[in-house]
Amino acid sequence: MNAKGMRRKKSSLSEVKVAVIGAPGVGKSALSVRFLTRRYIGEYDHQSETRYKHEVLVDNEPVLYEILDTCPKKFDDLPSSDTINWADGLLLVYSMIDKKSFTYLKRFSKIISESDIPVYVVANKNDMVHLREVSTEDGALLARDLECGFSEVAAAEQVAPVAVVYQELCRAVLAARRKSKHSLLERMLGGRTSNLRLYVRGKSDSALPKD
Ligand SMILES: Nc1nc2c(ncn2[C@@H]2O[C@H](COP(=O)(O)OP(=O)(O)OP(=O)(O)O)[C@@H](O)[C@H]2O)c(=O)[nH]1
Repeated sequence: MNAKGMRRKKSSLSEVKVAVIGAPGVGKSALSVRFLTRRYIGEYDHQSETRYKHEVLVDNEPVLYEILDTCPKKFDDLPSSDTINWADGLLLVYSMIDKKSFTYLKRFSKIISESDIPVYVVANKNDMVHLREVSTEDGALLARDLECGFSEVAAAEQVAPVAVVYQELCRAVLAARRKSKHSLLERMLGGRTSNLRLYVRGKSDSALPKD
């Protein structure tokens, strides 16, 4: 799409805040920078959190991502409730060559399993599979417990699979947003919504389900 097309759709821009969570050194910055710039740099600042804004099309709709690349100093350093409350969705990253980083996510997943924030689990460093310490099955089981998507990727080598991870999380956030708007409407109308059409910001009539 050209710049003009992007501008025309600005009114329907969805904003999605993503916090990237994971133990030190799993590749949170590498994944985020890959998604934002398509590049792999290799070494990043490990001293502080970084925020990025990035506008892309997801399913032909413009989305403004705000990405918070968290920066735990040590393995006991779990994300704060402020971070969780700020985010619309959480990208949970571990390194498949570092069992401790998987344990970190499992501890964190206990904290969020009761909440309904959309999440996505990603195992990074797939290019180092000969050093694997976490099996694909264990990663998939964690994602199943959290009822979310799961991928194994390599920020060092891949562009498209990394972008898919961020897109899938965005879809989960937008779906949760639609669902909560719908249930709010249902509560307000005492369940009399079956004949009503749900108007979601940014969606035209033609983009809404027909039923
Ligand atoms: N082999 C390999 N190395 C990677 C990959 N992704 C990141 N790395 C390396 O892993 C190290 C840590 O990457 P970062 O992106 O800084 O990790 P981080 O999770 O942001 O680290 P903190 O900021 O300390 O929490 C760096 O040396 C990266 O080059 C990958 O897919 N494969």
